[in-house]
Amino acid sequence: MIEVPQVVTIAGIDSGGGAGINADLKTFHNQRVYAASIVVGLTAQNTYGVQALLPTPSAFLHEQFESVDADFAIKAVKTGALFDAEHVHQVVQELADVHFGAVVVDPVMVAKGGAKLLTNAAIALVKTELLPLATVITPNLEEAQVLLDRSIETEADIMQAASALQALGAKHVLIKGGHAASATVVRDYALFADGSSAWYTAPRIDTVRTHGTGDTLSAYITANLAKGLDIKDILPAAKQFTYEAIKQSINVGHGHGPLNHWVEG
Ligand SMILES: Nc1ncnc2c1ncn2[C@@H]1O[C@H](COP(=O)(O)OP(=O)(O)O)[C@@H](O)[C@H]1O
Ligand SMILES: Cc1ncc(COP(=O)(O)OP(=O)(O)O)c(N)n1
Repeated sequence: MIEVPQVVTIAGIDSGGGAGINADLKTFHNQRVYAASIVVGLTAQNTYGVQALLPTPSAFLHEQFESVDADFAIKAVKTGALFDAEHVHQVVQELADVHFGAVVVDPVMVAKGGAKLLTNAAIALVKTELLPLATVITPNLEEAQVLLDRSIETEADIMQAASALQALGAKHVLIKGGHAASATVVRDYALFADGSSAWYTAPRIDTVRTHGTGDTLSAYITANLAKGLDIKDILPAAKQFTYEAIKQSINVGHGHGPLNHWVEG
């Protein structure tokens, strides 16, 4: 029998297939890890945007945690869209009762089309309850601004924001720069637990086909933490994988198209 690292994603389903659990599973498959999924909610969604949301009833969310924990040797977990305060709080409590290994927190707040995937009340709980559990937190610029309640404009602001997120309890911090103003490059910044840091720079691809970029990046990180790789080796590879998945675009959907998860990892 072949031994495979096992992971779980705790997030929402995207009926359009481009983001959330759908993007996670494609990335996990690409990275040759076995993935379970705990569904926090459903979205009626396509590449134009989110048409409807249906959070999972709390008792059923609990059943999924029990089912996954009873059977699989989970080595890393990723959280994505958690919808509201009740679900954030429950996920935090459930995580305390299981042994899912490294925790990658992608604090998803708003979908590319503009729909809110996290209520304001839930944001406070992500900050105070979920963030301290994070082995790695991967906010984009807007999410970092909201979590810290400050504006982030310059690279000095980004570096200070990463320190502030670390002070709130995250072990490693990756602030993604996809939403920054530069038309030529995209720069992500990492601050590691040992205090060292790194910038990851790539040319900006001129495209709207970026549905699920954050999910893909954080799922790649989760998969490789489960394999036991070092975070400092994982992040540049995660960035490169996401870059190629955007660049080698596929002709699917009419809005913010999905990524190509067949690219070589
Ligand atoms: N147009 C782009 N060209 C190249 N890389 C991009 C582009 N947009 C996003 N990325 C990369 O995709 C990843 C996700 O970034 P970002 O868009 O900031 O997060 P999110 O998808 O969570 O909003 C980052 O590594 C970022 O550098
Ligand atoms: C169910 C679900 N989860 C997450 C998202 C966010 O995806 P997207 O809007 O493309 O943003 P990133 O994945 O790039 O952060 C979603 N739309 N739906």
